[in-house]
Amino acid sequence: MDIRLDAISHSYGGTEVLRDISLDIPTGKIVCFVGPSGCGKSTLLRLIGGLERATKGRVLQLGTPPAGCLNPLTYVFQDFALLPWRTVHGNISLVLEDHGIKGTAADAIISDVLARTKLSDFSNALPRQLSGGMKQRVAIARALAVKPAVMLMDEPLSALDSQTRELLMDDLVGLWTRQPFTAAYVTHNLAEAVRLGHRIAVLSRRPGEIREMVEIDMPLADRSHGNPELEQIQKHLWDMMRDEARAADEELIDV
Ligand SMILES: Nc1ncnc2c1ncn2[C@@H]1O[C@H](COP(=O)(O)OP(=O)(O)OP(=O)(O)O)[C@@H](O)[C@H]1O
Repeated sequence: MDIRLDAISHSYGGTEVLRDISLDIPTGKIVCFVGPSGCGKSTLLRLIGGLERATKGRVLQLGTPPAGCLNPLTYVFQDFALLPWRTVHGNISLVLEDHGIKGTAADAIISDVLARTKLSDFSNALPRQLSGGMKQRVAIARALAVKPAVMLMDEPLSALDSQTRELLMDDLVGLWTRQPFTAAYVTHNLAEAVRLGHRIAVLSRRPGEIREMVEIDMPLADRSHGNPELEQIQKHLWDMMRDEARAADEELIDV
C-alpha cells in the first residue's frame, strides 16, 4: 500500500503550519522528512496516521495493506512507549491481544519479530533491564508485529546517544535489507536521513513547504558511515537548511 499526500495544507487557528505538500511514500521505501524546528514534520505524520484531518488536501492510501496486516499505520515513538511492568514478550503480545490474537498464534508472530530485530534472547527481560537502543528495538518489533503497511517513525533515534544511534541505524538497515518495510521517518539528523532515506523531503520553515525532494539510489546496505557521496548529499541538505534552521531557532527564543 502506497501513501499519497495530495496538496496537504494545515493550520492551527490562524497559524498555517503546512502548505501544499504533495508526495508519495511508495511501498518498500523509507521517506525521510527533514526541516527546521516547528516546520510541521510531526504534524504531517499525525495527518498521515489519521490522528488529525488536514485543513486542505487529502491523504490517500493506494492499494491494499499486506496480508495479515492488523494496523495499516503504526507509530514508532522517540520515547519507546513500553510498559515497564511487562516483559519484552508481554509488550509485544499486548498489541496482538488488542486484535484477539493469543496463545500459539501470538507466540509465532512474536518469535518472528524478535528474530527479525535480533532480540530472541531477551524475550523475558523487562524494559528496565535493557539499554536505550534495545528498548527502541523492542518498540520496532512491536510495530512490526501488527504487519503495518507503513511505519510512522517520529525521531525514533533522537533519545539515544550517538554510538547507540549508529548501531541502531545499522540494525534498521539490516532489518530493511532482510525484509523491506515502508516508513515515513521524521528526523532532525541529516546523517540519519542520508543513511536511511530512499527519498528525503526537505521542508522549509513554517509554514512547511517542500523545498526539494532528494532521491538517493544507493542501496541501503552500501551506505557506510563516512561515505563521500552521502556526505556530499548531507552537505547539500545542510546548505539548504542552515539559514532557515537559524531563523527558526531564533524565532523560538523570541516566543
Ligand atoms: N495541537 C496543536 N495545536 C496548536 N499548534 C500546534 C499543535 N501541534 C503543533 N502545533 C504547532 O505547529 C507547528 C509545527 O509543529 P510540529 O511539532 O509539527 O513541528 P516539527 O517540525 O515536528 O517540530 P520539531 O522539529 O521541533 O519537533 C509548531 O509551531 C507547533 O507549535
